[in-house]
Amino acid sequence: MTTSDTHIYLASGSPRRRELLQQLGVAFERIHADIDESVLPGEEAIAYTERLAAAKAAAGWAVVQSCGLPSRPLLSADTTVVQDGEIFGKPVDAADAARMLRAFSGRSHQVVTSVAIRQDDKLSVATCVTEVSFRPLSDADIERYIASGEPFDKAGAYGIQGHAAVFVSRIDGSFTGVMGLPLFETAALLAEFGFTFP
Ligand SMILES: Cc1cn([C@H]2C[C@H](O)[C@@H](COP(=O)(O)OP(=O)(O)OP(=O)(O)O)O2)c(=O)[nH]c1=O
Repeated sequence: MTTSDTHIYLASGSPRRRELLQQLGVAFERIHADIDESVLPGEEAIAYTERLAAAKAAAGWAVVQSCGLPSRPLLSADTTVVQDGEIFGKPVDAADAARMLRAFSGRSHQVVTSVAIRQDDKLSVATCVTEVSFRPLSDADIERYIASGEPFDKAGAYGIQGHAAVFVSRIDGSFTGVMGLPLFETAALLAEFGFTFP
């Protein structure tokens, strides 16, 4: 099987994930599946993103089954930011975004992304952790960035692929993982389901 003669299901509403999957040359059909994204008490970041990626895959697979769609691999993912054990999800408002960006100013944090692929009873999950360092941010930097609107649908209130690139002094890990879909790990998972790359 090659990537050109088949496609997968994508249980994700993220435009970044769609764009990154296109970079792999994998065709996909979008599946809508919603889950509760609350963090469990005491849950660590990797356990959290792995649980959510698998839950999104399970919810997506239930839709595939209930609609009587053919069996194909279904991909989902979850990204979160962690610093000193604290999990930073998507900001709820501008004040929350400012709190997150102040925490990251002049320091490093980790971005954790888990990818899950589900087909029938088979589930595979891979996780990628990337260390990201920010230069010190002034109040004016933070205000201007929030006014751009970019932080609001993103874990940790920033997009490395957008204007926040100027804040990032160093990364150690996967750029595509920070964006929400680590392509190295995703290709390896898809290979388990019969895909070949490039
Ligand atoms: C840190 C960071 C996060 N993000 C994004 C990636 C994810 O889309 C988002 C984290 O939210 P997620 O809950 O992982 O994903 P989502 O709600 O956007 O999409 P879905 O659950 O439908 O797949 O933050 C960036 O785009 N750039 C970055 O630099």
